[in-house]
Amino acid sequence: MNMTSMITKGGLVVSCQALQHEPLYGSQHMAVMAKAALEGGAQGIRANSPEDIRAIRQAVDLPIIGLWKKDYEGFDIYITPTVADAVAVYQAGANIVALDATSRPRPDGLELSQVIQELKQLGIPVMADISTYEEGVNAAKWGADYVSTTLSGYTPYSKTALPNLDLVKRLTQTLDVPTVAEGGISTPQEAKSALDNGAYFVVVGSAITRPQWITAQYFSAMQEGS
Ligand SMILES: CC(=O)N[C@H](C=O)[C@@H](O)[C@H](O)[C@H](O)COP(=O)(O)O
Repeated sequence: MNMTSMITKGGLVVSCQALQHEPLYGSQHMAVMAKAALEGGAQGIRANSPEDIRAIRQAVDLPIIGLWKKDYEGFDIYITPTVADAVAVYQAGANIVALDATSRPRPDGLELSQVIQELKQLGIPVMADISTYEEGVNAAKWGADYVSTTLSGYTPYSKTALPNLDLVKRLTQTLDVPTVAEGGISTPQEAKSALDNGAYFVVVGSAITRPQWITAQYFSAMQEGS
């Protein structure tokens, strides 16, 4: 990894993602979201799909954590499910490729250890999106460059309140590779608290880049007791 592709310790990464069913779907919207994040002080962008990554790469000079949400029939994993998907994300301009690092079956029939090994051989930096402490330990052992708590609360066996800063803390106390706090961080105070719990950097998505979600938070708070 060269220096310009690295994300500063203590930094904020803004996840700029909108799926097809969301109002802001479209690479042009994600590119301007990334520009806004840069203006606000983001040190990196997390983005979904080769198309969005290409548009964001044109718009901002920041490291990009790329992924590709794809559904394969018969498989539960959806974050960059195959090695081929990871290579496509990297070729689109991502500096780091994020992928599902649970031990659930993968469409290309590979084990996670093999996936990480293949990507490392290709020189592709890997962020392991994990849901449990054990998954984090395994991903680090198999060579992931970063371990991120992205999937905590999103696998059937990891139901928990978010953000899961206890998991961040536990991982940082054990792992040699940087632990990233991601998932359900909804306030600046929670992001700061993630750093205080040892996170190397913090990824925030919905609370910054999903206006429909932000609006719903206001709406539901205003309904309480009325
Ligand atoms: C679970 C899953 O699919 N997470 C995705 C991973 O890329 C994104 O939808 C999230 O927005 C991202 O992880 C940031 O989290 P939050 O939006 O909670 O700040």
